[in-house]
This record gives sequence, C-alpha cells and structure tokens, in this order.
Amino acid sequence: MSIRLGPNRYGKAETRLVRVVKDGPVHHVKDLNVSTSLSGDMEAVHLTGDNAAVLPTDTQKNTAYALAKKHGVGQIEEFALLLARHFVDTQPTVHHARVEIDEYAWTRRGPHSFVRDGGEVRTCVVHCDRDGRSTVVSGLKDLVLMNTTGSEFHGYIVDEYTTLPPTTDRVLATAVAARWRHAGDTPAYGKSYEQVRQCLLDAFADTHSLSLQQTLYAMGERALNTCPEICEIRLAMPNRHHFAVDLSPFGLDNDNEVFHAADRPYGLIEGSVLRDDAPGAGFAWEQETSS
Ligand SMILES: O=c1[nH]c(=O)c2[nH]c(=O)[nH]c2[nH]1
Repeated sequence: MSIRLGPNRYGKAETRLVRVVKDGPVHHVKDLNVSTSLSGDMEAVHLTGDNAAVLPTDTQKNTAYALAKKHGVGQIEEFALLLARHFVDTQPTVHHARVEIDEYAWTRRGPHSFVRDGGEVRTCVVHCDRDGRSTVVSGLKDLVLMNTTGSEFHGYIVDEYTTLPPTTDRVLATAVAARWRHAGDTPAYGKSYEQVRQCLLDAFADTHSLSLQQTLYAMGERALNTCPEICEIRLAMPNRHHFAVDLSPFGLDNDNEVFHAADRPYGLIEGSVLRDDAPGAGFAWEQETSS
C-alpha cells in the first residue's frame, strides 16, 4: 500500500485590515477581512518538513497590509486580484493563490465618523406588578461606530507592567450596547428610540475623545439632555482596538492609514448616566442589568 499527499493549501485566514484614506479632514474607510491561501510545490514541507518552498502565512498577512498601503483598496475584487497575482507572480513555488475578502460596509456620520451598516438590534424589557406599577427599559445593541481620528489616550497610570504607549491620534471603535429607563409613560416609543439613537451617534461623532469613558459619558449626557422621557441610560462599550501596522520593515510609512483591527482581548467600558432625581427602579432594573 502506498500513501501520498492529496490536495492541500495553506494561508493566513481572516486578516482584519482597515485602510483609511485621508482627504484633508475627510476620511474614507475600507474595512476588510482578508484570507489568503496558496498551493504549489508543497510536497517537501508535508513529507519532510523542508520549508524552502513555503511563503510564511505571516508574510502573506504582511503583504496584504503593505499592498493596501501602496495601492489603496478600491473594489475588493481588484484588491483580491492584486494580492493573488502578487503571490503567483513573485513566488515560483506558488502555482495557485486563492484570496477571499469580505467587506464590512460603513455609512458616514461625519468627516471621520462612521456607523457600520446592519447588525443593529433594538431591544426592550418591561416589568409590571399587581399594584399597577411598570418599568420600561428600551435599548439597542451591536451599534458599531468608528472615528478614524479625534481620539487620544494618555496621562494614565504607568507602573512596572505598563507598556501601552500614549497616543494623541488613534482610531476609536466600539459596538454600543445601551439600555435606557423611561421615567414614566412615554407617549411614542418609536420617536423616543430614534431620538436617543441619534444622540448616541451625534455625541460619539462630536466628542473629541480623551478616553472611551469620556465618550461614554458624553453620549449618555446628550441623550438625557435631549430626551426628557428617560431618566437613566446604561452603556456598555467594548474598545475595539485598531493597531497601526508597522510597515517600516517594508520601507513604507504608516500615518494611521493601515490598521490591524483586533477582535480580542478588548477593553470593556461600562457606565450609567442618570438624572439626580431619577426615581429608583428597584428590583426591575437591577435584575435586568445584573447579567
Ligand atoms: O479609552 C480608553 N480607556 C481606557 O481605560 C483604556 N485602557 C487602555 O489600555 N486603553 C484605553 N482606552
């Protein structure tokens, strides 16, 4: 009986690449999930561990970042072809390249502020007791927002384990989960929802952020100032870190144009903003927010 190697391929899956193009203060974004997969003269690496024909998956990832910087990202089909052709044209051992790209769509909310299309969920929880009391908590989750500038983070505690460099310009991205409590009877929940949502979006876009905590408070404050029918809002906002890719090994600079969008771990910033005279919600609200 003889055994042989069958079809095979290898590559870097799901490189999360964000490309920002700056037209003065107006920024444009392309947000991609890029997977590359190469095949060719790969018998030796499988049979003997001889890596001489292998272009590392790490290099494939770097290539995606470097070509995004050099050529920009137009249509994903064009960028995928550019990348795939690069691998087969430059590496004799690579006979076939497969490049798969998913693109996440963003809608502009300001010169450098964006909201991701789709995925947003409107929520509510209500409680009623037999004494005729009720509590209504409205909300939303998975509202994904990004500012490509206008965010700083510095001045924090530095101890013997701190390595985070201070920054005066970073991407601020989050997926907002918000729950707000109605003070009494709200006549039009639909209109109220739209107003609170608008406040959250506007305050995120307008706030020059020194921390996500500051942005969180500004969003809650805007909602409470604009919408008298609500008395408290609780926000949970993951800090979806975007790391500027070091392109200097390839002779390229990166003025916050090419980012690695990391998925975990992430900072998780949570807080409540409320009116001084907000009535206690007791059991109903505590139960809803304890999980
Ligand atoms: O806005 C931020 N708040 C933090 O508390 C924090 N911590 C951190 O590492 N990065 C950030 N960013």
